[in-house]
This record gives sequence, C-alpha cells and structure tokens, in this order.
Amino acid sequence: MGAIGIFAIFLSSSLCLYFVLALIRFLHGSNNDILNMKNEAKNRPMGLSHDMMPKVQPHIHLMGKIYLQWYGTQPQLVITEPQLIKEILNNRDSAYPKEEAKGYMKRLFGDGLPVSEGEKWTKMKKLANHCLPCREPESVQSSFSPSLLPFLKSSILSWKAACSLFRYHLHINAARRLANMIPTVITSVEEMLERWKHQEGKEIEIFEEFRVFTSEIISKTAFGSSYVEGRNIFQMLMKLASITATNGYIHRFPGISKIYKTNDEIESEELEKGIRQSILEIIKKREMKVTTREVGSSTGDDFLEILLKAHHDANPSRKISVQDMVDECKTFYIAGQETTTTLLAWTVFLLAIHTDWQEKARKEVLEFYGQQNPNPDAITKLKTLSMIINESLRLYTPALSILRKVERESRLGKLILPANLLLNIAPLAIHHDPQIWGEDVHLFKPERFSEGVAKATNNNIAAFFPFGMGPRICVGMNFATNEAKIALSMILQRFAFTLSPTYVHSPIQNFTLRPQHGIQVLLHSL
Ligand code: HEM
Repeated sequence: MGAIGIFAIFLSSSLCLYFVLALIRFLHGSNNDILNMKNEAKNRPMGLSHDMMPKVQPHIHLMGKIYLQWYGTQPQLVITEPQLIKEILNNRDSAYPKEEAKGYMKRLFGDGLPVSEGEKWTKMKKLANHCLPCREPESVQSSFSPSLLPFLKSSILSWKAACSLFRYHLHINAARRLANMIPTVITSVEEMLERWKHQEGKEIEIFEEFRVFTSEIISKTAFGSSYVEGRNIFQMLMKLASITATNGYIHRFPGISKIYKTNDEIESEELEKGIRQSILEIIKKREMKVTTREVGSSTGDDFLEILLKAHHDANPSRKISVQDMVDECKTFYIAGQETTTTLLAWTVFLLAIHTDWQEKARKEVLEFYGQQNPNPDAITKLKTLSMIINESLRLYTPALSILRKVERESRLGKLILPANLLLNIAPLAIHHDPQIWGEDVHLFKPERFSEGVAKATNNNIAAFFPFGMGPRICVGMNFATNEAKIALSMILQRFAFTLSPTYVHSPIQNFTLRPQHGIQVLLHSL
C-alpha cells in the first residue's frame, strides 16, 4: 500500500488523533503557548524566531515541511512547502476551496468575500475590485461577460487584444482610485500627526494610534462615514475577532453548543446581532441620502454606494441581498483595518530599531516630496520604502494562516489527500525559512528586495506571499500598501523616532500577528 496509503488511513482515524493531540497539548502546555510567551518576552531578542511557529500549536511532523495539528475538532495539515502551496493556491479546478465558515468564523464574516465560493464569490469580488485600486490577472477573465468569452477566446489575437485593453483599463482605474484615496488618507494622517505634536519627547503607543487611523480610513473610503460613526461597529467587530481567534483552536465535541453555550458563544452571538443592527443603520442612512439626493450630486462611488447599486440591480444575477451587504461591510471593516494596522505598527517598530534605514527612508521621501504632501506619481516610485515594507511583511506577516479544504480526494506532491481535510498554509513559516532566505533570515535586511520581489525569492513566487496568491489574492493589497506608504512618508517628514525602553517584545497570534503589549516609541520633532 506504501507510505501514501498509510498516510490516508492515518488521517481518517481522526478520533484517535483527537486524543493523541489532547495528550500532547496536556504535556506541552496550554493551546495558548504563544500567548503565554509574554513571561519570557523581556529576555527575547527583537525578532520572531523560527521555533515560535510550531509552538503556536502542538503538532506532529509528518514528512518534509508538512505537519499535522488540530483545528477545533478537525485535523489540519500545516503546509510550509512553497511548491505545494503554489499548487493549492493557484488551483483552478475547485480542488481546494475555502472551508464553509462555521461557528465563530461565520459570525465574524457571515458569507462575505473571504469565505464565499463559486458564483457568489465572483460577483462579490467584482464589486470589491470596482472600488479598490487593484490589479490582478483574474479580473481579466471575470470582467468579460460569459457570453462574450468564447468569442474572444476563439482567436488568440482577439483574446490578447481584449486582455491588453482590459489591463489598460485596470491601470487607469487603479490610478484613478489611488488618486481618489490620497486626500482622505492625507487628512487622516494630518489629524493623527497633529495629536503626536503634543507628545514631543514623550512616549507614544503606535499600535493603538494606527488602529484609530486605519479605522478612519476604511470608514471614510469604503463608507463615506467618519470613524466616530463606525466606532461602535469597530469595537464590536474587534471583540468578536478576538473571541474568534482565541476559540479557533479550542476542542469542543460537535453539536455540544446546541445543549450548552459557553460565555464566549453567548457574547459572540450578541455581538453579531449588534454589528448587524449598526451596519443596517448606516445602510439605511445612506439609502435615504441616495433617494433624497439632488440630481447631479453624488456621494461618490465608495464601496457602500456600489453595494447599494447592486442591491437595487434589476438583473437578478447581479442583485445582492441585504445580508450580502452586511457581510461585505463586515469584511471591509475587519480585513481592511486589522491587517494594515499590523503592517504599519511593525514597520515603525523596525525603523525605530534600525535608525539607519529610518534615515535612508526619510532621505528618499524628502527627495521626492520635500515638505509637500505625497502625490500619486511619487508614491509609486518610493523604492526604499517599498523594500522596507516588503521586509516588514516578511518578518511580521500580518495574516498568519490561509485556510483551504480538500474538496475531493486529490494528489498533492507525493500525498493523496482525503476529501474534507483542512489545509493550513502558513506564510510566516515560509517567510522565516532559512533554506529560502538564508541564515540571516531573522534579520531586518530590506536590501533583500533591492532588485524586486522576483529576485529576492529567486523567482519562487510562493516564497513571499503576504497577500496570498492565485484567484483569492487580497483585493486590498494596493490599497493597504499605498495607505502605509502615505502614512510612513508623512511621519518620516515630521518625526524621528526610537524604541522606548518600556517596550516589551511579545508578538502574539490574535487574528493577525500583533504586539501583545503595544509598541511604545519616543518621538522627536524634526
Ligand atoms: C497589510 C494589509 C493586508 C494583508 C497582509 C492582507 C492579507 C490578505 C491575505 C493573505 C488574503 C488571502 C486569503 C486567502 O487566500 O484565503 C487576503 C484576502 C482578502 N483581503 Fe486582504 N490583506 C490586507 C489588507 C486588506 C484591505 C485593506 C482590504 C480591504 C479594504 C482587504 C480585503 C480582503 C478581502 C476582501 C479578501 C478576500 C479576497 C478573496 O477571497 O477573493 N485586505 N488578504
């Protein structure tokens, strides 16, 4: 039968594994090992050591770079082999779809874009791409009407021409969206930096600062409302995300929640209802604005406006429901804010330690804008800042897990995977693999990216994928990196910063990879 057959049988005896893993967990300590690391934090160097990854969960090493761990009540394969990752994420036969959201994940995302599949996903992705500065090859295919596709593909020339035309349209569209978002981002950075002025020479906690900032940006650009209006939703979503993160790996017998609900389950249900109610109010307000709007005036084509238009679309195949609108609003709040906050906070942290790179980045910013505000043209040319952001995304990858399931029995490399097996792709582990990045993998060296991502990864696209890859690549990738570049440029123009002696290094997994005790820096006006 061979190793492959034995492996398949091994996986199917899931109940047996449940007890094995429970025992390992008992022997190794709690499932919150990474959370418990704070006690050792003071003695730890300022990095993320490779051995932190396996410690996230008790696991069994299966073969090569494949591990087995337990997710809730299901076994999960943790894959840290780039070749296999590429195969999974680029698969186009629906062999590795997203797992249907259940329990806490369902309450958090509903059936929104990150968890939906099939036609619904295509429809929602188109809507999201419509309002964010994006560029992804998948859009080429999905943007032509299905009835036109056979005609366009009938000749290689007409297909190539259609793709070029579409790419040009995307380029113009992306540039327009970037130009649209810049004034909003600049205003919010200015407000944040105005607060910072009064902290000259004092300590400031930047994770919280960036949380407020990114919340405001996503509110304004996606919903046209202010952060204050959305504050309640944010607080509830953050609480729900935190409960989801802590409960993700907790073992409960299937169906037990129907008989007995934990405090977290009760609280998460209430949060879900509260979030839905608040989002419905924002939608209602906007709907009233739209109906009473004077002819010719517009609140722009922000995401909410695009969702509302789709909700009222006369064509049933394009129409979306009220629940779809709520789910997508939640997605934008959660996916758009938490990840970008993490990126900004760890980048400032790294620059606060590596003041030589802080100086280099400042020099570049001053060369491009002087004391002027960032402009679309210069933003795309900030090479040093892009290298720094990439290195920050490599060392402190915000999204720790990319989850898929095996739809039907499939061959992956040398393995035959049984249907319904969960796959956990771990970008952080790949980004910290010394075999890919060299022995200095844990060091902050933005120069790795001086000749682009392809060169840094030896053309191995699956060696660096902080935004995922393939059809499900992040729709907010350009939005997030542009937002980060604008904020960092404006900070560098006005302040020098160093790490405060009170800072305790303790990165934890709580939905994203975040600093458990915040990041304290000392500000010096320039
Ligand atoms: C530094 C910032 C960000 C990081 C690191 C990040 C990371 C990711 C990753 C890894 C995925 C792929 C998940 C998968 O394949 O299962 C993803 C998907 C997604 N992201 Fe982001 N993201 C960021 C910012 C944003 C922003 C600003 C938005 C929205 C405004 C956003 C919206 C989404 C959505 C809707 C998806 C689902 C796409 C799909 O399933 O087709 N993200 N993101």
